[in-house]
Amino acid sequence: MHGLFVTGTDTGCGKTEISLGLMAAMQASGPSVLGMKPVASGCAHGPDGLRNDDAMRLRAQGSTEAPYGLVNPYAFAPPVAPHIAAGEAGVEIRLPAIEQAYRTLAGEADRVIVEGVGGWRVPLGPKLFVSDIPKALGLPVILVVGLKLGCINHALLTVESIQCTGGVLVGWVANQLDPTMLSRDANLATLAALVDAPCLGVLPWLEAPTPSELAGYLHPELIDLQPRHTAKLATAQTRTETRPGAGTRTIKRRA
Ligand SMILES: Nc1ncnc2c1ncn2[C@@H]1O[C@H](COP(=O)(O)OP(=O)(O)OP(=O)(O)O)[C@@H](O)[C@H]1O
Ligand SMILES: C[C@H](N)[C@H](N)CCCCCC(=O)O
Ligand SMILES: [Mg+2]
Repeated sequence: MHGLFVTGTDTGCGKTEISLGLMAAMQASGPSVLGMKPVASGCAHGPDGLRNDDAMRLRAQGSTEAPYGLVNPYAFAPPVAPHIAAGEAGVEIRLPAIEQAYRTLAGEADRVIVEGVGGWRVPLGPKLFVSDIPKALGLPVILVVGLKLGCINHALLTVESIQCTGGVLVGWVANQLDPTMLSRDANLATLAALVDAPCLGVLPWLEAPTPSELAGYLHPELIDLQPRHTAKLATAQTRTETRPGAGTRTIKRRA
C-alpha cells in the first residue's frame, strides 16, 4: 500500500483531522509519510500565493517538507464548490497535473495520504469528479463518517457510490462531530453492520486534537486491502419471468 485517499460523508466531516491522525499513526510505526490536498477551495492570499489550511496542516505533518505546489496543485480562494471556484478563476482542473504531483510526492515518502475536497461526488469540472482522483492515482479509499443524525444515509449512499464508480473502499472511520448525538452506539452498530469495510476507529469529540492524539484512536493496520466485493448493503437477485408473447426475460431486483 503506497497511499490512501480520504473521502467523507460531507464537507466538514473530519477528513483533515483523520488524515492527520492516519499520517501520525503510520509515522509512529516507521514509514515516512507525506500529505496531499490535490484540490482546495477557501484558500487565503499570502506572500507566497494562495494557501489552504488543510494543505498547510497536511504539509506540516509530513515526514519531510514538500513544496506547497506539490501538496496542493489546485488552490482557489472562494470557499465554494471547487468546480465553481475553478470556473471563476478560468482554470481547468486536470488529472495529469494531480497525478504528476502525487508521483513526485510518492517518490519522496513510503506513504502518501491524499485528502479529497468535500464528499465523494464533488464535481471538479464538467466531466471530472473527486471520485476520479483515487482511480487515477491507484489509491484505495478511506471513508470518514461524520457522526450526526442523518449520517447513516450519507454513509450508505457514499459507500454505494464508491462501489459503482470504481472506488475501492478499504476502511472507514467514525468521527463524533456532535458530542450530544443520541444513540451513538446504536448508530455505530448499524454502520458496522452495513458498511462493507473494517472500521479503523471511532474518534470522539476532542478539543483542538493534535495529530498524535488523533492517532491514538486510529488503527490503519485494520485496513483490508483485499476488500470483499459482495456488497452487504443489498444483493441483487435475479428471477426469470415469462409473459405471454414477451418470452422469458431476466429481471434484476434488489433484495
Ligand atoms: N472529533 C472531533 N472533535 C472536535 N472537533 C472536530 C473533530 N473532527 C473534526 N472537528 C472539527 O470540525 C471541523 C471540520 O473538520 P475537518 O476540517 O477535519 O473536516 P473536513 O472534512 O476536512 O472539511 P473540508 O471538507 O473543509 O476539508 C474542524 O474545525 C475540525 O477541527
Ligand atoms: C470550501 C470548503 N473548504 C469545502 N472543502 C468545499 C466543499 C465543497 C462541497 C461542494 C458540494 O458538495 O456542494
Ligand atoms: Mg479538510
